[in-house]
Amino acid sequence: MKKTENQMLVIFGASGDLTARKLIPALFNLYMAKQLPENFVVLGASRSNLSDEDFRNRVVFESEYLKEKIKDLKEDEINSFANKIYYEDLGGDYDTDYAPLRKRVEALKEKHNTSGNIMYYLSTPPTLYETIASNLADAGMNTQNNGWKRLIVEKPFGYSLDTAKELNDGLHKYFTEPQIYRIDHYLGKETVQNLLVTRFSNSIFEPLWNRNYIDHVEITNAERVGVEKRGGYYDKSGALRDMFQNHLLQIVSLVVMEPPIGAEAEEIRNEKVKALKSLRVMKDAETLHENTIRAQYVSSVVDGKPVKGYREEDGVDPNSTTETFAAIKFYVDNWRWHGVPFYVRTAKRMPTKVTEIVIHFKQPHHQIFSEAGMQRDNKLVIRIQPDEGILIKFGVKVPGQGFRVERANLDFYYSSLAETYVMDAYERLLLDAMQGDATLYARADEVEAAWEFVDPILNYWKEGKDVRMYGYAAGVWGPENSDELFDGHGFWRNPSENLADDPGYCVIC
Ligand SMILES: NC(=O)C1=CN([C@@H]2O[C@H](COP(=O)(O)OP(=O)(O)OC[C@H]3O[C@@H](n4cnc5c(N)ncnc54)[C@H](OP(=O)(O)O)[C@@H]3O)[C@@H](O)[C@H]2O)C=CC1
Ligand SMILES: O=C1O[C@H](COP(=O)(O)O)[C@@H](O)[C@H](O)[C@H]1O
Repeated sequence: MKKTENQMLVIFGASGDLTARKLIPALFNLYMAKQLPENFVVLGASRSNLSDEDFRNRVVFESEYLKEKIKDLKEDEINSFANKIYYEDLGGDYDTDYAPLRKRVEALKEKHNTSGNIMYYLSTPPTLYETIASNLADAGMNTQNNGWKRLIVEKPFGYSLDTAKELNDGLHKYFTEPQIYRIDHYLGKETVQNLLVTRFSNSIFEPLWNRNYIDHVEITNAERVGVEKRGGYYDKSGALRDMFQNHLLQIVSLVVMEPPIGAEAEEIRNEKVKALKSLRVMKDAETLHENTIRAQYVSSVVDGKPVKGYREEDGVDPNSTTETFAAIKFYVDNWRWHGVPFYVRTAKRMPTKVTEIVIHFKQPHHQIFSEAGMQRDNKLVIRIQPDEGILIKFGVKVPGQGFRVERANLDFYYSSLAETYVMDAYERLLLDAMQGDATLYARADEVEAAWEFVDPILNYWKEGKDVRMYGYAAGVWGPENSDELFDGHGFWRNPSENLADDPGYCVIC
């Protein structure tokens, strides 16, 4: 087990949603699981005028996100967690002299004996990231002579390739790359990490994991919810920036990558970068037109209740051309994947919340059981969420005369490992950063490689001639034409809530 050294966590933007909803609950769980170091303090910092007590009330005692967790605890147990939490008012601006902040950090360090190890968490709008890093440097708070200094950065990592490079260059002026931890919460999901284990700790999958046996790869990320209260943010982002550039391309990189020589952070990250760089960038309008589909949800009725269309959501421009559905077909230019199409879609307001990877294997070259009627491809379904698990679909003989073939399932469910406590993604990632393990964090070149692929699609959608914005009713699997991407060579799997259900096209012949 890795050691977690004594340290302090300074959160910038601590008055915001992420701190209350994700960070403090993750720290609380780590505290309850006795995973926090003995000497540990959280210092929230932002422009809001709050006292330590106000902040503790907000993120602990009155927090809707901790309510259930603390309701049966003894008072001193809750207090001993809350007493680790402090707040520093930055005085109205993040671009200010951090000398008072430094003084507070020093005082807390003395009081709690946390050592000089400090993790800075940037949980503000990204426009402030460089400003904060620069002010930390001006106050001498990035120097590592009296303990390590790390910087956790929240997505989005840029808005385009150029802005991502600017952000990376801006942060590199004050922090070295090994000090920077770019968080992608999908990498914190157990099932995403299990992709590495499935591929590289078994000898039954890897020999088939290539163009000789795989026909195509399909990845779906769907949410039932719409943009909720984040219309203002989302309208400037859209599905491609919000989910595809980061979470989904991270998943793609784990599917595509070559076996790393070891499990160290750099060994894995080197292979992921190579994988992302091998995605074929779509350059001309015709290719972009044929291989990308965007759409927005329109007003409709779901379960008897009216649901607003995207353009009617709070904070969204009524003439918005921001996509809430994106489906992309692409190829990977390397020896392993030559000619294998990848189909990836992400959307809000789908029938169910699901993220899954489907590996479609090729049909046997020579069919000897010719009774027609069923798809004969084998499928490996890796369910990231919910009903997490792995499913293999294969053909079996129907008892009786002749050779009738039916599809059967071999399945594994994470829930069958119920005794093992599964950490929430933020818990796992925070603990990793506290221990200096960057394996599950995105490196600068990974982020830039992902943008290299995404940028031309965004530019085409913004400036291309006659680019269609399709509509889809909330509660359906996107616009009707989204199967056209498959060009007659299949269609999207219809993922239901349960992993094993395959209502899409499971036919018994
Ligand atoms: N919330 C989420 O689920 C997720 C968030 N993120 C990212 O994490 C970061 C934080 O998210 P979240 O907490 O939701 O963000 P918020 O919008 O809640 O902002 C966090 C804090 O930053 C300060 N702030 C907000 N806007 C401005 C501004 N224009 N100028 C200066 N300060 C400002 C505010 O604090 P004060 O005014 O007190 O200084 C606010 O409480 C963002 O980069 C977001 O993209 C990423 C994934 C998910
Ligand atoms: O990063 C984001 O992720 C969430 C979906 O995360 P999940 O863990 O619930 O799958 C998404 O709703 C949000 O728009 C996006 O910013």
